[in-house]
Amino acid sequence: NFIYKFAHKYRNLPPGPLGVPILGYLPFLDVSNLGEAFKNIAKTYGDIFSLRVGTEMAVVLNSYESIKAAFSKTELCARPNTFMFRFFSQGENGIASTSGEKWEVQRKFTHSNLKALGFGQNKMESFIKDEIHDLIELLEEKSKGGQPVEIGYDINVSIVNVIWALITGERKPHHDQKLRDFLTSVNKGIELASTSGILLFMPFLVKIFPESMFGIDKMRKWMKHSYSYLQEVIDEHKVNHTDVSSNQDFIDAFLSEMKKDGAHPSFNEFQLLVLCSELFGAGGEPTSVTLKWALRFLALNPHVQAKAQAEIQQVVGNNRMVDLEDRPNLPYVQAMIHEIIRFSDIHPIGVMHSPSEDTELEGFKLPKGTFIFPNFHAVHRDPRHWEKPEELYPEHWLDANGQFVPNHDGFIAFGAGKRKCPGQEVAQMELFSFVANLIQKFNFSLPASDCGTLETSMGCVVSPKPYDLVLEARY
Ligand code: HEM
Repeated sequence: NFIYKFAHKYRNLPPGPLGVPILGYLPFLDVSNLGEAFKNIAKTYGDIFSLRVGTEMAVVLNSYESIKAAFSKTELCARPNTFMFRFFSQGENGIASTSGEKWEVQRKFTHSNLKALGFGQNKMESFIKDEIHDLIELLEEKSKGGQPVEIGYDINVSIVNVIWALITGERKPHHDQKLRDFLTSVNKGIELASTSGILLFMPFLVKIFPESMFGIDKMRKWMKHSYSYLQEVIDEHKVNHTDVSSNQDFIDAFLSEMKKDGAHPSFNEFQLLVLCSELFGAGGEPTSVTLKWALRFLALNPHVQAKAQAEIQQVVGNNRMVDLEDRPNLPYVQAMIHEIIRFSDIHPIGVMHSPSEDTELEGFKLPKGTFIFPNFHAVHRDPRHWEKPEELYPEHWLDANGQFVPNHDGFIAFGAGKRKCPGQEVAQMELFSFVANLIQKFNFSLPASDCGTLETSMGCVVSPKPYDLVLEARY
């Protein structure tokens, strides 16, 4: 009976390699580079294949078309019900790990408010510009004397501070101890999360071994720390936010929604706490890591850097900062930012989805609960979409007249369909402002001791190994 049920459930799965009992195909996978490992398997089994990883059945989508087709279906936009997803969403809170009605309601609210706060008010741009101004001053000071400097941490503080401003309505000075403590707790949580990845594929281990073996006790501690800090800020907003018609920031907007007659029950304080914490993790880390890649790529590709600087010089000059309004007049800079996002490949296997019910995709069956991995790495390096997939080539994004073409088949960095990143506009706005203004002010290069490899550090997102930069002020 068990064999019959098993065979029925997995009948008509996409083809794929066989593994061994308990571990499935896991021992044969290069887990440090799953995007590339999956891309190679796709050469044998096709763009949609299945394999067992540990005790879990997974389906990997390796083409732009299959990912778009899959994620346009609501049934394929749920998250799997795993220990780690439940852990991070504190049950079923926030949006990044939740599914169903609550996810839809909260996601819609988050997306529209991020957009409104990001674009609807000039305040957001002025926050970003103040942040860049302070960062430039700090870097000028740090790089005096021409010594190579490590600027990863400063970038991290700046980006988190912009998200801090979006959520809380105020910007903190870089040296603010509370901001630094908060950042430490967020970063520690992210760092530990990546060490517990094995639980995804072998969830039974957590029932056999103590939690401390997977760093869960420490993660709990750091999460508690960042929650208590955020709770303080929410409490201040509760006291000060009396006018529900004027929302200055994300917390205000959420508190106003909570007070509305007939508000969805998911608008409660604990949801707000988890959601804010998620926005720091899901928003801060990928954006600051992309910025770290950006400066490394530009140092390695001085011709791209020089071309973007020349465009900025011609359109903006050096008497004022580059504004978001300059975007239409800076096609090469825009193309370069998009190309940096494609090439940095920070989420090589995307973020996992799972069918909420048995679903069909291109003639294959995807059983409820299966892990679905969208292989962004394969798509971003797919010669069917990119003329020079292995190079940083901003021309991918320019038409024959040198005009920027924002939509490019094969660009999937923010996902696709109903679960697409709700922070895409904010991220693109930040990356444009930071990169354009930094290269307006400095030339970036690598010290002679750096041999220019693209070594990565594994984490929740793939970041460059910490590196030093040589900064030369341009004026
Ligand atoms: C370069 C920067 C960024 C990249 C590459 C990126 C990429 C992604 C990707 C690939 C996903 C998963 C989509 C899916 O499940 O199919 C995602 C989800 C998400 N991102 Fe971003 N993101 C970035 C910046 C941001 C920012 C700035 C914010 C917020 C301020 C943000 C908030 C979120 C949230 C809340 C989710 C979960 C959405 C859901 O599950 O419905 N992200 N992002």
